[in-house]
Amino acid sequence: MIKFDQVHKRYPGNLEALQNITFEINAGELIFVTGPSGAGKSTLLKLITAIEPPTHGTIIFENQNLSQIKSAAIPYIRRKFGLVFQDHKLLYDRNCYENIALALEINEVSINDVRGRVRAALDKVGLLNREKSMPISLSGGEQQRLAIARAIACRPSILLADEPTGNLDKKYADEIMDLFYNFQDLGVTVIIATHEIPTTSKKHKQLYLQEGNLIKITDQ
Ligand SMILES: Nc1ncnc2c1ncn2[C@@H]1O[C@H](COP(=O)(O)OP(=O)(O)OP(=O)(O)O)[C@@H](O)[C@H]1O
Repeated sequence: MIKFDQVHKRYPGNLEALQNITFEINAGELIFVTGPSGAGKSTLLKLITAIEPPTHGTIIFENQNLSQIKSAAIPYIRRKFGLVFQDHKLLYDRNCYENIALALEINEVSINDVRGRVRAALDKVGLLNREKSMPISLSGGEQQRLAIARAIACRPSILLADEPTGNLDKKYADEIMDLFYNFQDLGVTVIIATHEIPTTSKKHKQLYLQEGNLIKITDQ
């Protein structure tokens, strides 16, 4: 589904954030991208989602070569990805319902389908009773659940999260991880960048990065 072949990423200023990265991810897998600060975890997610282009190497996503893709095609590729960030990136002047509805409208979901899809997504993350609430009135864990609902409402084939539990205490962090596991059980490919892998009995693959190098890939 995703294949990196000898991928390098150099940012302006000559910093090589990723060097010679080669790996494959299959549909439906649970992947943890780990490594210390500055290892290149976020950069890897940005390359997968075509937010950043690689400097060298080949990235294949669903048989398309992202390294050569025309910029007009990028929005269509991005729709396949659901993105969740540590700081949620919610719209704080819109309520929970509107946060998700707007994402669906941007993704050109038919207006007739928006209401049902927003409510289904809120239901899946346990926030159906908060649809009129403003995000600021939610706890940190609830805000992250809203961010996940927004990502999943767009029905991505891949859900990517960058340090999704970084600001949360353990109880909320465990709830968030359980949500990701639930979506993986439904067939969504889940890729999570994190300093620390949560304890889990779920089968997963780990990509361990250090100073821009892929040091090891383990299956557990
Ligand atoms: N837009 C950018 N321009 C220049 N350098 C960047 C940019 N983004 C990241 N870097 C650099 O690339 C390297 C890898 O950064 P990246 O954010 O991918 O690491 P990370 O493993 O996600 O780190 P953290 O765990 O601290 O978030 C770092 O040295 C960082 O300073």
